[in-house]
Amino acid sequence: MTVMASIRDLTVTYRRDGSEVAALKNITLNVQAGERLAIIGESGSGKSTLALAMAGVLPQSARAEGSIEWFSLSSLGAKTPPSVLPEGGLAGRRGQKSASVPNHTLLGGRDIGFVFQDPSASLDPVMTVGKQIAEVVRTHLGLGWPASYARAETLLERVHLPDPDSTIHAFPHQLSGGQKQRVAIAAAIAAGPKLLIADEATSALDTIVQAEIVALIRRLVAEDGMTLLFISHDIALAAELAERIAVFRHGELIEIGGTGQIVNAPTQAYTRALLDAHIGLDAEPLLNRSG
Ligand SMILES: Nc1ncnc2c1ncn2[C@@H]1O[C@H](COP(=O)(O)OP(=O)(O)OP(=O)(O)O)[C@@H](O)[C@H]1O
Ligand code: NI
Repeated sequence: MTVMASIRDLTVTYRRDGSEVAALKNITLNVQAGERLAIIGESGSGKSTLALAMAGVLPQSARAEGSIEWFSLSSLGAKTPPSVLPEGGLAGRRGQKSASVPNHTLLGGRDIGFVFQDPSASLDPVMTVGKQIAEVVRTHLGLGWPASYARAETLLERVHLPDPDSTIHAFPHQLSGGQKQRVAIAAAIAAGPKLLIADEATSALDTIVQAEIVALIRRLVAEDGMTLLFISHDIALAAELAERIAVFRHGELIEIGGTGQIVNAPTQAYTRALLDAHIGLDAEPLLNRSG
């Protein structure tokens, strides 16, 4: 297995109103190229902070220590960090001001695609869905508008939106929540990222749509050979999609392992409690999983 990103002793502290919040504490973790890795934990455990740190877009109020080293993110196979990442990893810019938070906008970059919980927040309400996707293609792949629109239409087909040739001219408000999330996913993968980060991408959707979006993400990740970082507070959902699960609590990585091991033989009482919270609800798919 090839390591895509090596996170070493990553500590992130936010400053707010004179006080400090330690959002991540000494996280050491390898992300393997091509794997589906879930990051789970309850609200405030630091999951989104990890995603922002990996994308190099922590807010200015954040101070990061440690390092994130990238190996196979760039499609060129070069070791140079891609544009969205801080030069030399986080350690290289300690104390420097970081880029502004994406404010739940799409980063949709070539190297890391992002999907957030709320597609309405990540989509521009006054721009057609076709243009939003085409813009990502144009900006990151350097294609002209006609070629970018053609690729946008193909992407709308790939995410199974109905009538791509008319949907391409639709505005976000004309689509359902699930359809908007499909558009957001199309934009996120439009420039062919090696890594797709889905941060609570299905949390705002009802159970049936949630299952459809999980299936969609699984298919796209397989088709494009992407690495997936699936962030969720829902261990059952994570178990359905991921090959490995990392459990975060209060900013610490308390347990990481294969999905089968985490689900069937967790070493931490906290993980067991997360699993027990699902027993009696939809325990079947969770416990039938082998790995
Ligand atoms: N911009 C910020 N300024 C100050 N504190 C922050 C900021 N962003 C996050 N935090 C704090 O850092 C901690 C980790 O937050 P983070 O959003 O990473 O957790 P999370 O696991 O993604 O939570 P959720 O499931 O609610 O999205 C929390 O205590 C949170 O309040
Ligand atoms: Ni979050």
